[in-house]
Amino acid sequence: MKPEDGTLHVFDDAAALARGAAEWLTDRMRDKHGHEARIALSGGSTPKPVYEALAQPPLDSRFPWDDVQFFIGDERFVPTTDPASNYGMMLGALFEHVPVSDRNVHPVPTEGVTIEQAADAYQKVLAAVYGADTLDPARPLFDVVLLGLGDDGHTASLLPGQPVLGVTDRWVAPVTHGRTEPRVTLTYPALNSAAHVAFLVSGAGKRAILDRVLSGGADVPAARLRPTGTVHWFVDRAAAGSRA
Ligand SMILES: O=C1O[C@H](COP(=O)(O)O)[C@@H](O)[C@H](O)[C@H]1O
Repeated sequence: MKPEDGTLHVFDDAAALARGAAEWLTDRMRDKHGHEARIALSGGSTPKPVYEALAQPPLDSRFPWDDVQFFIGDERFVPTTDPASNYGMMLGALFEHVPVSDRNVHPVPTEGVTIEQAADAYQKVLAAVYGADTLDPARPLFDVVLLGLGDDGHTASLLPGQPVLGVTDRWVAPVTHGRTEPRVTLTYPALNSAAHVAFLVSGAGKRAILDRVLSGGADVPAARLRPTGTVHWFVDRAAAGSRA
């Protein structure tokens, strides 16, 4: 990813970032004018306030809930009730509070299946909603991909040093060699096929890695994305540092 290709949006603090990113996301969905949209949501802690902002006035009534299909960019392979579950976080922050149909929300299966079966099943759901099992360069898989940035440079569950970084023949893959719990993640081909990719980065703890990625000097998973569409960085002043 070439840093100069991205647009930097700097906000005073994490709360302002959340409101700004939620408004931007709502506008991108309304741009579709009633045509179905597909979003990949980020897990982790940073997007939670964004989801909470979407679930509150005025965005809860502006967001076109019926027109959007929601996918999870990466999931820890734990039950939804586990505090580490990304979907569990999204339920509590967003989906339990808004008028979205269950038909529009696609969690990664994490119970009663092996992790390989979960990844295969999720790929099939994505392909069914996309309407094809190969990517059409003229028609992105996602309208928006939301992503976080780990302090080690990971994004989604593209973790440094993992075999998943080399996967190019599938959209969804298991991640089983890391120091964390096993995970299921969208791969580079899936994340890159997006009209818009938006990174959400907040807090002073992210300043160093954000600076390395934006200056083009970091060979970390987030920096190896090659999105087909636009790239946006939603950051707060604490993370932006001297870029604010
Ligand atoms: O493990 C994960 O971490 C990254 C970054 O999360 P954050 O808590 O630092 O915002 C996140 O993007 C990813 O979805 C998540 O599974």
